[in-house]
Amino acid sequence: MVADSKNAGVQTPVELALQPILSLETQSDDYSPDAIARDVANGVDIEDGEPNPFVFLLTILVSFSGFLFGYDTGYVSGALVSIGTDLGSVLTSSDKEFITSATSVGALLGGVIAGTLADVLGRKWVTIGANTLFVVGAAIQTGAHTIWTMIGGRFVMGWGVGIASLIAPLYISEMAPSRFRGRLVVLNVLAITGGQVIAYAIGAGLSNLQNGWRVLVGLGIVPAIAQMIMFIYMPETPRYLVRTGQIEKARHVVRWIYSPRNRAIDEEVVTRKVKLLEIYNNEQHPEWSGYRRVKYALKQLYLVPGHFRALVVACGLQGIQQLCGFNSLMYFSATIFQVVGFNQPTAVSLIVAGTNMAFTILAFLLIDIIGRRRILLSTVWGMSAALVLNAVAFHFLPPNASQSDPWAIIILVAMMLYVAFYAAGIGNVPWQQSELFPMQVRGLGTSMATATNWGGNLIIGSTFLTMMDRITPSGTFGFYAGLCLLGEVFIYFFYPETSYLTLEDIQGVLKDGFDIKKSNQMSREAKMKHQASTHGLIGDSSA
Ligand SMILES: O[C@H]1[C@H](O)[C@@H](O)[C@H](O)[C@@H](O)[C@H]1O
Repeated sequence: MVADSKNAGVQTPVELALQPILSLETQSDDYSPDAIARDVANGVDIEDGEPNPFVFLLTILVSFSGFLFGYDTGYVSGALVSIGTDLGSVLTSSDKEFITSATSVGALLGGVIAGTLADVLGRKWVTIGANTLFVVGAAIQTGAHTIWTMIGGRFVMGWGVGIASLIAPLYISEMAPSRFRGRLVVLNVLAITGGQVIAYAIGAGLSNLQNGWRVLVGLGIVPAIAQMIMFIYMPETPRYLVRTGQIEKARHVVRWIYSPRNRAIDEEVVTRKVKLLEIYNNEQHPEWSGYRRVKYALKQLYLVPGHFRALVVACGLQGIQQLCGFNSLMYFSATIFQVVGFNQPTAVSLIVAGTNMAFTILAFLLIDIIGRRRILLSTVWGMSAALVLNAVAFHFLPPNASQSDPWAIIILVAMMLYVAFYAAGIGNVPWQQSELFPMQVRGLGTSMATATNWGGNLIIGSTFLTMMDRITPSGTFGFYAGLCLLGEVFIYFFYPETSYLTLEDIQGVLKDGFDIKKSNQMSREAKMKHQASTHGLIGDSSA
């Protein structure tokens, strides 16, 4: 939400902390929809106050899902090169593609149902369900002695990954005060990349150990069980509670989230926030059956032009994130570096995962300063350039090259550049997807976008090694370079700047077209207003 315009100007930190209470002075005790809508339009919202540190704790606990997503998609790179004949025979390229893609297929299916499941069962129980799938899938793989058992375990785990990939950012964005939302969602991406780094590191450490890959896979059970236990004690999001008529519980969570540090929150503030959520939810027709509601939301998503544009943008960004080919490195970098001639391919591929994580931290720091659109426009072309360099280097790499060959070094550097550009932008921005959709179509819209992500992931994971064989590594990387360029064009024409915009602003921008110019201007104005009101403290008021 935008900053409180009535409090604009220089504020001391104490005044800032008191803001939830101060803004109350501007509110009447009129709780009619009109009065609340007026307050919202005037920027009066308790979300502008200082959030309780509890929100950050919640985000960290939820980000265990991101960690598991990263760990479970990350370990496959190391496992593939160390499985040897443990599954009965040496793995062929297509075995490797099957094992890798089984998770993507499961994730695609999990992503499709996750939004609706979350609306029906709640965010909390769906997260616990995803944890169960992580545990069962990992257990099956750890004990696998055939390729098909391994594929089955990866498939079950994939359902968990797909569900977790949607639910974590959704939970965070529904809990987080709006001006912190962007960065808190990036924290979850940081957990994904952290999970990948740790999976790579453990994979490298265990690569020479007999059956070490089983330990690598089995270790993923630990955080899943830890999160499952913690989640039993976690609250539901206020939005879900209000939606299911659990108003007292919703009040309780709102009290937790928005209480200024060490002080009780004013009950009037709580009432106003919960009323606001109720107003949004009134549009949901609570008497409708789940089926009727999903059908209605589907119609809305495709037939209301603004919602459909949001869908195009969300799916487009997720498509670019995957079709740019990044995960071919994530899954097969150890295999690639083996071909290139590196002696310790799992250790070298750790550099790729490390670069991904380091530049996600950079994105975390910059996303609200630079803006989502601008950060994408200034990085996606760089991915394309780095891929062209890769294609050229592969072309000149001699057969049976060693790791000291200059072309091998150039390949490593080009891959790091590519990963750096990826992580700073398209690796995380698409996960801000929920801010594009209004409440009524958010579950379904984010499900479609998440499914697009995993659909793209599946295409890349199941074709990469075959493409390397058929059209050579140079052809493969050249092809991805072309796709990245197309991605840059899509972003340029279709992705509006959403940083610092409220949900209503974003819908306003998408209502009549992909109004990039208007979004840039609104975002600039909102940022200036926000900076004025927080006296230089930079926060995120998006969504
Ligand atoms: O945002 C994440 C992150 O960039 C991961 O490193 C990648 O493996 C995932 O596919 C992506 O969704």
